[in-house]
Amino acid sequence: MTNHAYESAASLRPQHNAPTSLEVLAQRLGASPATDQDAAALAGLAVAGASVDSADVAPGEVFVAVPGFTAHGARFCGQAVADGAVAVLTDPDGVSLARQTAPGTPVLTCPDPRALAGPLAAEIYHHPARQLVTTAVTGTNGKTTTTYFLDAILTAHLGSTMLAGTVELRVGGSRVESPRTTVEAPVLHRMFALAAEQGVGAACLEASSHAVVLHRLDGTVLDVVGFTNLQRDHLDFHGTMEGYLEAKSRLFTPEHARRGVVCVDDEWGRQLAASAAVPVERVRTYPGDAQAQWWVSDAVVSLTQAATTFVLHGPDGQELPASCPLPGAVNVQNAALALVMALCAGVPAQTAVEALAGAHAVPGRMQRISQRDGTRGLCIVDFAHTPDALELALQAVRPITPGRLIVVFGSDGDRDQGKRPMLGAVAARLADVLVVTDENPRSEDPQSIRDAVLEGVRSVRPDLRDVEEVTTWRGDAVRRGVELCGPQDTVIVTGKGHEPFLEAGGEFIRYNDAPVMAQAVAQKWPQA
Ligand SMILES: CC(=O)N[C@H]1[C@@H](OP(=O)(O)OP(=O)(O)OC[C@H]2O[C@@H](n3ccc(=O)[nH]c3=O)[C@H](O)[C@@H]2O)O[C@H](CO)[C@@H](O)[C@@H]1O[C@H](C)C(=O)N[C@@H](C)C(=O)N[C@H](CCC(=O)O)C(=O)O
Ligand SMILES: Nc1ncnc2c1ncn2[C@@H]1O[C@H](COP(=O)(O)OP(=O)(O)OP(=O)(O)O)[C@@H](O)[C@H]1O
Repeated sequence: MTNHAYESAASLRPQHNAPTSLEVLAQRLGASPATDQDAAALAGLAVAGASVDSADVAPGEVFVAVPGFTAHGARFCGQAVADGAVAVLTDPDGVSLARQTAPGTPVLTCPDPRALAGPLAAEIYHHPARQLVTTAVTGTNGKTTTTYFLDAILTAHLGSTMLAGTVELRVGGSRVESPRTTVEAPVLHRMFALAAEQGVGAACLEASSHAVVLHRLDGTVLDVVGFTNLQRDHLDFHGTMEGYLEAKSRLFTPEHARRGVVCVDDEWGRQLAASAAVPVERVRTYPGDAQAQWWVSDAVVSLTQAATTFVLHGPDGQELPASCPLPGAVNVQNAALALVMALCAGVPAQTAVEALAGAHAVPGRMQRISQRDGTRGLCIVDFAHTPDALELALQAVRPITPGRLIVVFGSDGDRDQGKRPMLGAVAARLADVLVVTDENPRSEDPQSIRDAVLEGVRSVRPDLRDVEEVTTWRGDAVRRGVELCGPQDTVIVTGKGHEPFLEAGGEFIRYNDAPVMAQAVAQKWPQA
């Protein structure tokens, strides 16, 4: 993993992993020694692990050097070998680089080492995923929330779980912050191995579309995969919405999954369900006439409590009254998907419903920092960072907001520029008071990002009434939002959710909205 600001997942390795002959594995997977000399050096060589990142290598492992978007991994063989790598697998272009940076290390080649990293790791760790009930959730929004709901259910059923997603990498009781939504295949397989070693029963993964395209999920067939929805995002990577859907669809093939559960609330879900190459259950959570075996009725968001209640109807006339701890129609979608995925994974309905009702809050997803209690307003941290997600998040909290709805938000740098004015327009349309700030400017000028957001705001609210811009620091904007919040108001800070860093000017600065908001709340209402 190249994002060194995050903790290393190095601790999430199995304690004992019987080494495997690399020569035998290479033959089985279609990789060859680069030269006769490499063939001789490989004879009898056993490996105990795999990594695609030189910063993440442990002694006795094979370093898979992939051609990257910015660098060739073979440039880093020297560091990998210094940290204990005993062999290198790379593409033909990487061979000479590997020779330069790690002379004397045996080198294997294959046309596409990224595609081989998953199957190779699965073999090296002895297919540990087969000992677990494995699940993965994909979709633009709701992956993290659904994964946490599913994790709560599978924990209730099987005792302990492994979870790998945007917020954290966790195996049983060990956890580290996650550098991205879906980590590289060798990291996943070694987590599976640790989970199997510890007798953990199930794995809940988030599957990003990048991960599918970049082979991070290769090397195992998951028991149940789920799809939430498809909304505008990541077009810089996928080009078009069709390309984006196609990437997600690849998860619903026998190479990756045994069966799927697809929310058919949007047209993309209906297309996916119709074209899936594995058996799928369809779930409809919004009113409509989409054909589905599972559907939701009686969804109610409580005005005072966090819980949302609904009834899930099944194909055999089942009626499951259920509740989940987060507000909004989007969370009915997430909860219903988690329930059906759990049932497909063999969890008894009653266990699933009870565990869902008691699921813990999901970090940075509609996370309530203060409840409305007569003195304090409702203060929430949320991760909505696409126009659709922002719209749904604001709609979710409107019914539980008797006063003004205040939104503190911005937009990302170095990512899909088109969404900036769209986010501004959504906020101006659906919130009463807007505080525009920075999200992760990355290498861009923060002012130009805020200007693009404000352009969208102006398209709906030309006089910029009740619109403030905070140019100093995101924390100041969060504090300003809380300052504006009366007992009947709601302030929702969107865009960064659980994220432990703010990326600006090439730096990862430790920052998280929740503690800043909690401190502002404590200062504003010290007696509450
Ligand atoms: C487009 C994309 O996903 N790129 C990922 C890809 O980058 P890359 O192939 O260009 O890697 P590179 O930097 O050129 O380096 C080439 C190789 O050398 C290795 N290397 C590099 C430097 C070093 O010191 N040592 C070393 O070994 C790298 O690990 C890599 O294997 O492989 C890298 C190594 O695994 C990733 O860090 C990088 O993710 C970047 C950071 C990223 O931002 N990815 C995002 C877009 C992403 O994956 N997002 C999805 C979706 C999130 C969502 O749904 O919102 C996710 O799953 O998180
Ligand atoms: N089913 C849903 N449909 C639309 N929006 C949702 C849904 N579930 C959650 N959201 C909104 O999207 C935000 C992100 O939710 P969540 O983290 O669960 O999704 P995600 O798919 O993991 O996102 P990411 O891949 O960007 O991490 C939430 O904070 C909420 O505002």
